Amino acid sequence: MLSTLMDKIGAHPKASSRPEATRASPTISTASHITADNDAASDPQSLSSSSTPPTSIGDGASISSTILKTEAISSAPATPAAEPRARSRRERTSVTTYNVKVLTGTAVHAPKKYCKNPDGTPVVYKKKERRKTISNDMLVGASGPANASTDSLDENNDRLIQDGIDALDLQWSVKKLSRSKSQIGLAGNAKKSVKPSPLRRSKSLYTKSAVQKFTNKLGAGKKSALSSQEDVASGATKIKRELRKLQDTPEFAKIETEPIIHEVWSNGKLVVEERPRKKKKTEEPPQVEEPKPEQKKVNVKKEKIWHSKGIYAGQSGYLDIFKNMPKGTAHKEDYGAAEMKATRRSILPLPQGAGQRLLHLGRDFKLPFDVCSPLPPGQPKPDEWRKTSSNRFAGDAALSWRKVKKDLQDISKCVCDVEDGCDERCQNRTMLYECDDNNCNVGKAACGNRAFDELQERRKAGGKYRVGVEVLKTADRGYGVRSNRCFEANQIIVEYTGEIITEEECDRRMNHEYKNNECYYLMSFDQNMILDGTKGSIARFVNHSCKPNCRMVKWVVAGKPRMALFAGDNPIMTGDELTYDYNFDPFSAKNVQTCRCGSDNCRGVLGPKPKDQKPVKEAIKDAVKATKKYGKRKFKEVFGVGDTDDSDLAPSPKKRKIKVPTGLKRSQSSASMKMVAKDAVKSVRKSVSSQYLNARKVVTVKRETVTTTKTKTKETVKVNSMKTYGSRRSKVPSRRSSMKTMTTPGTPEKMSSVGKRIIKPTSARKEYLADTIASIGRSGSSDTYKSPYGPVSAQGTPTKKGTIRVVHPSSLTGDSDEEM
Ligand SMILES: C[S@@+](CC[C@H](N)C(=O)[O-])C[C@H]1O[C@@H](n2cnc3c(N)ncnc32)[C@H](O)[C@@H]1O
Repeated sequence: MLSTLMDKIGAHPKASSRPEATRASPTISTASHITADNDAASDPQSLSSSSTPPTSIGDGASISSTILKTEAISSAPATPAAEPRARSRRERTSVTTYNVKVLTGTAVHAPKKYCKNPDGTPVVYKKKERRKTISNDMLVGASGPANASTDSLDENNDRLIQDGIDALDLQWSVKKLSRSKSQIGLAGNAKKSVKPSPLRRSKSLYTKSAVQKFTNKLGAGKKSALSSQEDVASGATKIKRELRKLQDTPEFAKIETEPIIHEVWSNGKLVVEERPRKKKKTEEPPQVEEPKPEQKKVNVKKEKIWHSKGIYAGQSGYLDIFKNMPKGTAHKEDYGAAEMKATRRSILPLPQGAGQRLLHLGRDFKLPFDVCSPLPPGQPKPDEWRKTSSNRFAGDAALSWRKVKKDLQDISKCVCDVEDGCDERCQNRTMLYECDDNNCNVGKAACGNRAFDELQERRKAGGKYRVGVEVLKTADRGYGVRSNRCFEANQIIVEYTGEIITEEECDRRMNHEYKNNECYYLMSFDQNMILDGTKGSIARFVNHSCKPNCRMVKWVVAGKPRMALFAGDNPIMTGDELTYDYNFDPFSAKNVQTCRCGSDNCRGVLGPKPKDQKPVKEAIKDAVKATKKYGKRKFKEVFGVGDTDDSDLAPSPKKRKIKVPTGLKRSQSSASMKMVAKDAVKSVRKSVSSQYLNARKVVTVKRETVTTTKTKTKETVKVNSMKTYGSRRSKVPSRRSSMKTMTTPGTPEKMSSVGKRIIKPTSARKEYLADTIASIGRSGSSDTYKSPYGPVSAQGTPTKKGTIRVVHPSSLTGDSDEEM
């Protein structure tokens, strides 16, 4: 029988080999299972020969259904099967995709041309007739009349239904099952099957029990969802799927999210409890949100990174010349498109761009640093001092001052040519007399010997650059003076003005007013007078240097001595500190002040080096020797000092050939050796005695200061030196002679007294000066030299160095503002 069936099935070999046909076979086999179950089960051969090997839960049914199908076909070959509403879908588990047509039973298992009737004739379909497939229901229905008893039929039905349900996988309807046409269709008449039958009733019962089973199976854990049998039967699958999605929702779990409001009745009234208000957001502690890093725009066009160094540097081809430009200096609108284009094309834009930018922007003009440069504002300033622009007599100095006769001044007149003017060869210049309208031969326009006049005009015009000097604070020497402009060599810079005081007055001030001072502004002046710059000009702040760039020179201007600071042999540059050699006379090596000028040839002290100072005996010897050697007259002639007799100072033609002694050359800058010969012996002798006194005093003072602190000792030592000096000086019977020795040789006093002005510029004088200048030029020394006509500088400019003196205090009183 199986072979027959197989033969019949094999009538459609292609169809059987197709999966559709394979899947269709179980539907056919459902009915055949009733008849062929045993056979099939007992005949494994038949199983093996089956077109679809049993692979799933319905394998048994499949086998039997195959048999049944063939039987059914054989029994009712021409009967088209009733509409297969419920089809077995056992294979669904193994099928990855769904075929709707197959599931709905509308699938054509094979092309029409292969569909043939059992007799081999091709199936002719009517117009709207669909190809029918055989369903389980049909077979189940058909199994009724074909088989024996009703009970067995029910059992079979029940089992089949159970199997069918298992296989149908939720897409199964009980209602439809109850109205299944297949049950009726199996009887051979579809219309008849509509009528209720005992079979139907029993079937529904069985169905119900089966459904109950199924419901229990499905509804495990979801009982609430599947409340009624009907619902389960109609939409079990849908509910299941939807519920799956809703499983996580509170509605599904029947969780009330709304707050429960308790109804409270009070006095027959419903008191509605207010819902708890939500806390205001402001009450919540402010959550500090971490600033999210700003995400860069992704759509920003990525720029190429260009080389910034090397030969390919700057080849981006674009230079933003307006970058970093100050606002308002340039506008892109001002800049032509062509230029912009050009900048874009530039390959190495830095030089071009930089030049372009510079041209476009311009630049402020700046003076060269060495032209004029004042100190920045806010500099430390010295304590206010009384400034005087001209010398004044103080005390009884005016009484002692000997005035130069006017007629004598007028007689002295330079012999310069108008063409050459008053140059270095001017007689007045060599004698440190300033030309004026009375003594100049060429007039103001051509005269070059009017330094003080020039200085006065500068000061009159005003302006800090015309004055050209300003006070600066030095690191270790107190205040100083610097230039804020340039000065030519030998140009007058600033006048040293102050009070002209007598020696007695100077002593008094030192003992009282200045006894605690560390800095002294006392300059040996003229006619044995002292120029006290404590009340004076800014020149008082000019410091000492062993390698100075200036000179302090005393000139006679309109018959009056005046001191001024002149530039040295080299020009002064802006910002240079102005210094000159003090020729400091400490009167004792023990009382010298340490020099901090910092020059390479610094002597270490403000005065001459102690080792350079000859012992007192030697100094006396030298002085006596010199006196003996040259004789009194010769000595006077050489130094131009001596008696006031004019004839004494009359230059002898021979004198010009006299060479200056080497010792004097060297010692010119030394205050101790500036003593005038005649007085020198006296003063040296007195110095000797005073030094001995001084030494004793120093010892005494030192003993006194031993117990003081270190710092105090330092101070004391410094002050001591002054005190000692003062004490020493106070014991000197007469300082007048000593003071005289400090007076610069060839001072106007002497010069005027010797009637130097009367001396006519002879050719011999000029020759002498020329020779002296030449010799100085050869020696290359910038030291000043003594000539019969006064000191001569390396340039031939006569110079008379003022001497800073340290004088001991003495009790003198009296002040006078009488102008000199
Ligand atoms: C005429 S005053 C010069 C101005 C002084 N620096 C001031 O601050 O007023 C002279 C004094 O300045 C000091 N001084 C000047 N030049 C110096 C130097 N090269 N080394 C050390 N002290 C100096 C000394 O104390 C000296 O007594």
